Amino acid sequence: SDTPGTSTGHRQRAQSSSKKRGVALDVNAWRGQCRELLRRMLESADSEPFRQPVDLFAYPDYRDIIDTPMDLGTVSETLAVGNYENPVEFAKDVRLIFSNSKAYTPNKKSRIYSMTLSLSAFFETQVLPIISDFKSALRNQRRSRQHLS
Ligand SMILES: COc1ccc(NC(=O)N2CCN(C(=O)c3ccco3)CC2)cc1
Repeated sequence: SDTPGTSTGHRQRAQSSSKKRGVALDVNAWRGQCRELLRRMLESADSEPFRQPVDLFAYPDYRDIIDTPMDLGTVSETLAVGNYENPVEFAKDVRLIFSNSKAYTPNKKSRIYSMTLSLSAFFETQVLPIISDFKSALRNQRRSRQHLS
């Protein structure tokens, strides 16, 4: 077995820049990536009923069924003022839009509900790499800070 205390691997690794696997692991990159993802969702026709808070005059029973309304405009504003700490919090609010629509829809064939299905499928494919890149950037940052301590 190795002589204890002789490992130098961590020192060599710590010297390496934050570039691993050829991509820069920037713990702040997620914010711009999520803003771009929102922009692409907002330009899709499928997002039309979800760009603003639900019209309670058109749907007077909405709050009887939905406790926490959410919409893409509110998510966009929250992101812009810096009130999401990470992309997981951002994804949680976007997913709430879709789960609200699923809870409110009278049936699975409703036009508006079917729009959330395609929007949600697009969202999940796009947000997954944003979240995994953020998590590896965070691990990398903690690893390099740990060396400094
Ligand atoms: C400013 O003008 C607006 C703003 C928002 C809206 N949206 C709106 O009322 N919705 C209807 C209910 N809803 C559903 O998810 C749903 C599932 C099945 C049927 O509806 C959410 C979207 C409309 C006009």
